[in-house]
Amino acid sequence: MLIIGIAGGTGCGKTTVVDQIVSELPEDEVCIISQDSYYHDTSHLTLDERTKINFDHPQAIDFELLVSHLKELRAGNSFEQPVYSFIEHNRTGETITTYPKKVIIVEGILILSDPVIRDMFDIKIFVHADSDERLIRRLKRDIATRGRDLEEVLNRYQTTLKPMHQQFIEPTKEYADIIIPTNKYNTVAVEVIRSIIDHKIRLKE
Ligand SMILES: Nc1ncnc2c1ncn2[C@@H]1O[C@H](COP(=O)(O)OP(=O)(O)O)[C@@H](O)[C@H]1O
Ligand SMILES: O=c1ccn([C@@H]2O[C@H](COP(=O)(O)O)[C@@H](O)[C@H]2O)c(=O)[nH]1
Repeated sequence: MLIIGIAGGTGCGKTTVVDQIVSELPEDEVCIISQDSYYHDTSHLTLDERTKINFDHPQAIDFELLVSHLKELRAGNSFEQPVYSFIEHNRTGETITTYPKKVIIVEGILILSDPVIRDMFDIKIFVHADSDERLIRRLKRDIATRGRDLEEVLNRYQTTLKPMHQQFIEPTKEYADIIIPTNKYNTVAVEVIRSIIDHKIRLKE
């Protein structure tokens, strides 16, 4: 089993890079775990209270649960991955059964910030796009798919996204084995990572 961690600031293109990496891998050989599934359950709060949470701080994430799930996979067991709703700012109550596969990809803004999880990765990747690019992408995406408006995204960017990025996300670049520049689509880097995955899988077989 090869466990790969892919971090990087919001809107840098993590999900896009993961989709590109897995597009040529057989479906039964790879599983994807999103850090978003591990935001703490906040069912005890009202929607209004949940919108005020700082979702870019490490304390917003249930890293313990994520570690325990990765350990289940390493032991050859499946687990139930929570499904998260960005509209509700909460877990939906549904889960997806996630099975151990040859390649496990864990992606999220803060996944290189936790030392225990970091140690579980065979390959650590940081996806980099400039902050203006990321803000533009985040604006477009959040308005189109996450039920936000211009005012809300810009306000969150200034109050939490930018300071949390500088304090907790950008510094984790130093732990990365590979940094992928994604100011534009980077098919060469994706090819390189795919061949590293192939090589490592063959070594482990
Ligand atoms: N290299 C790129 N160039 C232009 N747009 C991109 C690029 N990578 C991703 N996007 C777009 O930016 C938005 C955010 O990308 P996404 O992969 O969801 O980022 P992340 O998962 O890091 O938040 C999406 O709408 C996606 O289509
Ligand atoms: O309820 C929520 C939870 C998180 N967010 C924002 O999502 C991004 C992380 O997701 P990416 O796909 O990496 O962009 C993070 O910056 C949080 O601010 C949210 O808006 N609502």
